[in-house]
Amino acid sequence: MPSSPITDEPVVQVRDLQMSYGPRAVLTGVDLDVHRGEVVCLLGPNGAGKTTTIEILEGFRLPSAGTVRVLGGDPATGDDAWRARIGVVLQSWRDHPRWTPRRLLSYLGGYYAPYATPDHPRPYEVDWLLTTVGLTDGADRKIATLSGGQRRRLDVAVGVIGRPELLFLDEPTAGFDPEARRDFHDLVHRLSDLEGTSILLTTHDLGEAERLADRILILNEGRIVADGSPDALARQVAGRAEVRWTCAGEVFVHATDEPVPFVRELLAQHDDISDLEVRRADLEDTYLAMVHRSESTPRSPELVEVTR
Ligand SMILES: Nc1ncnc2c1ncn2[C@@H]1O[C@H](COP(=O)(O)OP(=O)(O)OP(=O)(O)O)[C@@H](O)[C@H]1O
Repeated sequence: MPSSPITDEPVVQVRDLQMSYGPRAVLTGVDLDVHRGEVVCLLGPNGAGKTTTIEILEGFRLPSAGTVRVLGGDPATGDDAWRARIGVVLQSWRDHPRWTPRRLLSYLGGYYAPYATPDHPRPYEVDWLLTTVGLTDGADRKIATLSGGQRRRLDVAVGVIGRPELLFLDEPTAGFDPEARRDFHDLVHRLSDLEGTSILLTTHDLGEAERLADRILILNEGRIVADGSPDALARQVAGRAEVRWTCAGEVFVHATDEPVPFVRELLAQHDDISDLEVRRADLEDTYLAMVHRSESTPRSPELVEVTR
């Protein structure tokens, strides 16, 4: 398998992926692509099968049926050279408690060095990576003594030390404080924009998905039920805007496809309008509407007119 193929083939290509645990079908026909350099966010309710999907793509789990191509190869038979090109951040990694982050990263980095090419040096330089993930303070402490957030920063560093072309992140910011979360988002942007790393991540944090993702996939009831940019998905669900205002001490809400003329007319008719706000569906509205739409009891995403 070549180290850096120049091709337009998606870095991840999945067709009709199915996975059952015993009699329980979790994935019933997943189709998805990740293109080179994209940041794709996989969303879905608890138990939807996000981790299962990621583990199949990583080659850690064998699917029941379907076609899976990752960096041009089948993860089930990926060799060391293939594995060196992917990075993995699992939901939890508890190991090497007596090592220091610096030692662990230097050690793991050694595995990737033989797979370096002139175009793609490997691994990342350890000091640079420790700084980049915000772990300089804990770099020389025993891993067992790190805080949960520092531990998670180390997980991310372990996942990317080999300078992966494709990075899988399973709930990478679970347990992060707001500063660590912001640092992590900067890191994802840096890897994607400057290094061209393709990234597939799962999260339950919709704000994070909106901030990071070029494209969002929603997995529900065994299939991908939505695929698009955060904006495109929001437009599909709720083209209507919600206009909210206060008049004579009363709050009004009105849903409209044409908020500008509506607001113009409102202001022309009343001179005591206050707290005027125009709101479009955010990713949370979109996500909930898409998930419910794909379930047996569809719920209308329409905004209803109310006064209170
Ligand atoms: N090794 C396993 N054996 C049997 N069932 C499993 C196994 N791993 C996962 N499952 C089940 O498969 C379903 C999907 O689990 P998975 O962890 O992939 O979902 P998820 O979308 O990642 O969930 P969460 O958002 O809670 O992390 C769940 O019902 C889970 O209980």
